[in-house]
Amino acid sequence: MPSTFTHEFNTPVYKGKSSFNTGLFIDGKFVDGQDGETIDVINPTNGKVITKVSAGTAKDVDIAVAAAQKAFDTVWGLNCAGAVRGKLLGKLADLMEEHADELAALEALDNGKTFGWAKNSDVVASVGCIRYYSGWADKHSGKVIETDENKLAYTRNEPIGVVGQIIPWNFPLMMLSWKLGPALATGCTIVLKPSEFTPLTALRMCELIQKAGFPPGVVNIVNGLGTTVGQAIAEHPKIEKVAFTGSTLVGRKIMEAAAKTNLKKVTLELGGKSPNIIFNDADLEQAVNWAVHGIFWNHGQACCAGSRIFVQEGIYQEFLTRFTEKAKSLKIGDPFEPDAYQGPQVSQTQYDRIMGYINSGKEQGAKLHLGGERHGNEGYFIKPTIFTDTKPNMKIVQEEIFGPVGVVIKFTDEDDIIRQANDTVYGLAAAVFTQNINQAIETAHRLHAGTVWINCANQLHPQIPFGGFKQSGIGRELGEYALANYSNVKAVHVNLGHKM
Ligand SMILES: NC(=O)C1=CN([C@@H]2O[C@H](COP(=O)(O)OP(=O)(O)OC[C@H]3O[C@@H](n4cnc5c(N)ncnc54)[C@H](O)[C@@H]3O)[C@@H](O)[C@H]2O)C=CC1
Ligand code: BAL
Repeated sequence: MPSTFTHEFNTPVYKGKSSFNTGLFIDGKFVDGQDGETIDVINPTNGKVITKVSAGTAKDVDIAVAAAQKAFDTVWGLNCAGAVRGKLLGKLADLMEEHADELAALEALDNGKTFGWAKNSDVVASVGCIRYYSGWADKHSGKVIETDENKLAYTRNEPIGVVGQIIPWNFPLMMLSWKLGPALATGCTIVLKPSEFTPLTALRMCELIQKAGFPPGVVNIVNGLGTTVGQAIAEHPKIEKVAFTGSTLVGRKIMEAAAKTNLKKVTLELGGKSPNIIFNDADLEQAVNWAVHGIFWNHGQACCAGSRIFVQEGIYQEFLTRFTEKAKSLKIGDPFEPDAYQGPQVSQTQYDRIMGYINSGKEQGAKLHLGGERHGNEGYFIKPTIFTDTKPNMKIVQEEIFGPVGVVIKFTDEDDIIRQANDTVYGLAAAVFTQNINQAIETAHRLHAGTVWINCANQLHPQIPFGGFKQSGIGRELGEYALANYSNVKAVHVNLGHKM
């Protein structure tokens, strides 16, 4: 019998109890994994074990896929009207909203992000995403295509079938919502693997999914390791599509597994090294505020983080002074402290990885301008860190650090910044700060990035597609675009009079 996790939150910002099952959620029920394995869930604020959750294996993925296939063939997919799917998604959004504080508290406990950000950003965005796709469920229509008077031709968007989804730990609830929303709206059934570092909100969501009334087998959540459950999803011959968010390294493995097995469709949302470009004529105060948000939001654990901050030479020194002051003022602390801006990094592994990058920056000759060290004596806290005097080939300039570490680099003019900004294997996002609209738009169009923010940064809306150029990924999530990831287009030709 899988266990129940019960936690009493008695914090300055949230008091309340959370209690839910920690098993694998397959065919509408919580079950133990076939091998009875568990994973320790660690609190990144102090490094202690919060609880254990069931860990699946390839055998559990097989069982989950069978349940998802049965649901697809009987109660979901083409057997369930879009309006009904939309109503269930709407109910789920309402339930998430009702449990917003609890979901935010679990996210803060498990991931280390602050309760305030979890509640006002992650949960709000997650509810918004599910609600947005509830509206799409009965509107993703095909079209009639004119050819000649002897033919009626039309397309249908049919759900792909059973889909696999593998999500990371940086926005556990939000990534879950980005994945569930479009797949459920289009009528697919799901086998989803949360990150082994942050399984708690996904488990809490299972009960909300049950309560909303989704039929058993429509959503199956199989916790476990990437190398077992993740790999089994990527290789599974009955999974028709896999959507992955995570490292570029694993993204390659997913594509390889898909290519070697059933050529399942693949969408990938991977790494980034986003340029944040500040021209001489920018509103400096706003540019500083957004640049801080760009790199330090979510402790730098965002694929779209503005980690390369390019400042035009005329305002470089003034920007650096103000940016440093603002970064210094960010309050680091326990995620449940009311005024904490930044909590711990998610895990010891990530802490070590980030400190490794900080050391490489120093070793390769960059100037450590701010931070670069641990905060406090326990947990995985790293102070906001700024490097200057970098060279283009340094690891801290080229590679995704995924922590609170920014590099500030000077540029001369538009051609110089376009060359520097596009000098990366990634192409996820970019931000441009200027009060000259022509400059802003021209720069935006010359950047190789899936998203360009003008006079803002890290803005994500369920209506607006998100995804990468180059090695930042394949396909788009969010918006109408994401529906295509989960649909097969069928063209139907009706002969109205052609004779053979
Ligand atoms: N694009 C994004 O939003 C994210 C990017 N990253 C990047 O990846 C770096 C490493 O973080 P990790 O947690 O190690 O990322 P990761 O790519 O290993 O983990 C993401 C997900 O993939 C799963 N996974 C791992 N190996 C797998 C495999 N062989 N087959 C299928 N699934 C597998 C994991 O269990 C997790 O659910 C970070 O420092 C950051 O640079 C990490 C998380 C999110
Ligand atoms: N992976 C989606 C959002 C982000 O990490 O920035």
